[in-house]
Amino acid sequence: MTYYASVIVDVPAKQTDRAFDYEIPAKWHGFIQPGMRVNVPFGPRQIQGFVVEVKDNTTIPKTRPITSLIDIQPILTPELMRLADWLRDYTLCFTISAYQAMLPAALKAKYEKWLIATDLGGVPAELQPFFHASNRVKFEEMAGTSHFKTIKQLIEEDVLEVYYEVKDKLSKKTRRVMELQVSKEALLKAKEKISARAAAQHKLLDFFLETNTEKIDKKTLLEELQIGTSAIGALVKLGILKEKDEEIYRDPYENREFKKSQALSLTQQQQEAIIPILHSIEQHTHEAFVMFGVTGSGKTEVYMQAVDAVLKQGKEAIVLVPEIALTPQMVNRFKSRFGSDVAVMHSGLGMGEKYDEWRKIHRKEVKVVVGARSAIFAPFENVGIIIIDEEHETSYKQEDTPRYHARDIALERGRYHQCPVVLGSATPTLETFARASKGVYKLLTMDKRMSEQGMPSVEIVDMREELREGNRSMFSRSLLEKLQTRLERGEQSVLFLNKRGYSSFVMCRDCGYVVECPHCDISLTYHRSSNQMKCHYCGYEEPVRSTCPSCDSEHFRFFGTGTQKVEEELTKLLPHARVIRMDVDTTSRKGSHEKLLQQFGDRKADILLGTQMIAKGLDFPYVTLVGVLTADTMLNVPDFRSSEKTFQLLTQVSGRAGRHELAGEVVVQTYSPEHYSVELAGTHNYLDFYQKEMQIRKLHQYPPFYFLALVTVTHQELTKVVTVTEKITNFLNMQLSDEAVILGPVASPIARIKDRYRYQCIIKYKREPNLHEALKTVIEKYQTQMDQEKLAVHIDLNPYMLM
Ligand SMILES: Nc1ncnc2c1ncn2[C@@H]1O[C@H](COP(=O)(O)OP(=O)(O)OP(=O)(O)O)[C@@H](O)[C@H]1O
Ligand SMILES: [Zn+2]
Ligand SMILES: [Zn+2]
Repeated sequence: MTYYASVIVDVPAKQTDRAFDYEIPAKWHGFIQPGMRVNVPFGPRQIQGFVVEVKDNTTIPKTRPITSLIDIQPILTPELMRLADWLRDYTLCFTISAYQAMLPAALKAKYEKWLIATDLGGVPAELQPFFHASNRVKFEEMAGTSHFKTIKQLIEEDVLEVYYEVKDKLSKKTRRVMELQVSKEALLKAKEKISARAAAQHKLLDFFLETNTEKIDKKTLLEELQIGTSAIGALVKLGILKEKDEEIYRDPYENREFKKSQALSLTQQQQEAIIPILHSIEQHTHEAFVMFGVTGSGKTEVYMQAVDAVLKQGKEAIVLVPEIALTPQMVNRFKSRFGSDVAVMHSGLGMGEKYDEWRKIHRKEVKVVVGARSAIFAPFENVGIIIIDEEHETSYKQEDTPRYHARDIALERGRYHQCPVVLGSATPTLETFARASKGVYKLLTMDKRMSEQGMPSVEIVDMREELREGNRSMFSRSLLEKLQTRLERGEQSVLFLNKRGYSSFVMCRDCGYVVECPHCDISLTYHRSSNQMKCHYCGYEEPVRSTCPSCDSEHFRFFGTGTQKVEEELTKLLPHARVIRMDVDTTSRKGSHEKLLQQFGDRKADILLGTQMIAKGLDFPYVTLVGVLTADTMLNVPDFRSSEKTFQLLTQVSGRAGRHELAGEVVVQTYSPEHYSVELAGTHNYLDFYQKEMQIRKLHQYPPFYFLALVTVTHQELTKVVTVTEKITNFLNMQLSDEAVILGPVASPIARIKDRYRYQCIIKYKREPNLHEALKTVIEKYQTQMDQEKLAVHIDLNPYMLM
């Protein structure tokens, strides 16, 4: 019987977005399964592919065989493969892109080709030296030699085998261990048989008899017993011990001890929130919950107790946390409660470390994963709960193909596993809260803080007023005074500088000239450490100039407030304050982020100064003051969500103050004190903000009243970009109903990146059954041009970045 494998090849293109049939060589019958990767011939090339089906017939008259195996067990579960199909239809990506998105980067790394001698004796003498007394040689080493013909022949004769090795397999760390193969009785018997003169062997036997050790590191064993390897070899020959390589995981939390934490007894509100979740867990039903709990209301404790219930059922849990909040504090909480059952996945880990964490999940060695966005694809097969903390965070949306939102994946997986999905936040997105109001999601409210003190009081300071009264500093008088009081009382403060949508750019005070990137339509950012101007989009750099290139004025200097500058001023104003600065510069080294927070937690500093990095998830008992230096920088970004983002951020930052016994205070400095998102964040009034913002969204036809789709076209030539975008817009106009609003073609807010012009068209719609088909047609139509002329057409259904 001949068996065939349907394979999705690694060529992300329309024409190849389907399975191709390959013959399975007899030696792999019964071995190849869906979810495994193989190398297959494709035209003149060898490429990677995913097996999606194994069958005993094909309609293809002439199939070629699979060349080699990459995996020896499936790396995608049947559920994930099904999910990939859904993802393809839902985001209009290619199946292969969906598969790739589900795997850790290490598995996508380059692989190495090896020639392996299946029979070293059969290798001719002139080739022997290449093998350096092993049975393998790198293909590249041989490829350039005159022996190529011989090699080819040897491959045909099966003396040599080609083997593709994924690079990271080499970086997998192993240790040599000795494993006991027999019972204690057998050990005693061996002691009788083995000559007394073989003292080392007796030492070994005694060791295993006395210590109950089943398995031990070889090196440790040799050192411990002070014996040579020959004794071990002798016992291996007798079948008493077995020598083998065992994987060691590079556990990033290896040297840390976690004090075991016990479940706290829940408050009334926590109790009320957890009951419906536990109900859904017990009943094995899928339900989506919105846990709307103010900052410091104890959401994490509810998550952990729900996870605990799931583990007791023998099931697994996925907990998503935004990258930025994946702080040691959050990780510690889960590690302390669930110990070695937890895998942690975030971008701070090296590729190898991430791979190790993924493998623990894949091998079912852990039951809980706490991770950033991509952890939603954890290859668990028995999921009992999915939790998304800080569900409003935009980092849950992937801005690259496949352009998915982790929330949607969570809901899809929740339906598959018939388990609850919990979306937690003090400031849910309007989309989520609107669904909760309609009863699509179940709303769980926790409006009380754990601490007696309740929500911190917020003072909004008008910085224009400060300036009018002669204060030119970046600190208002009120904030400075309050900082001083904290220093006197030995309490701590957090100072937050909103960097997003804001940068330190260089501008001429006389003519207004701003230094821009020559390749992207965006201003260059000033970097003090290197005294260079840098482009954040393409990496272009140039030295800082002292005069304006446009008018020669010397009033040419940089604007914007960097954390460094704040720190300098702070040390001038409060020379005795101990300040910890947290920004990209001070946290780029591995582990430094964590070290700084630890120092602050140990009260080795009075003030923690930082950017977005410190806005979330921090829970320090002695923080009684939070200062927001510039509350409104984000309000000026051209994005319909800017008010929502400002409200969320202000609420989250304020939430760091007064979380325990001591009462908290917040000072918000702003140039737009009358803006409703600043005002309502000041009174902790989410519901009013929600109402107000909903009216505005309705008026301007934005989500959640309308859906959005964004088509972006990029190319080196402006005329090409404009014509193509125009054609696409016209086409969509014809295909869609009159209710759809099509905006465009217009230049994208960032009109050029890396010398490529960017145009876009935005579609606002309520119900457009034709939309997906129409967009697919658009991609198909431009596929050839996309391949040949490097034209790019990106489609984002439900975009979060309109830039
Ligand atoms: N039932 C409880 N009894 C006593 N303390 C609790 C209880 N639940 C939570 N806490 C404590 O209350 C504090 C605040 O809780 P937590 O950090 O979970 O709040 P949160 O809702 O996640 O806040 P945020 O949204 O700001 O991150 C923590 O120190 C936590 O240990
Ligand atoms: Zn000038
Ligand atoms: Zn640039």
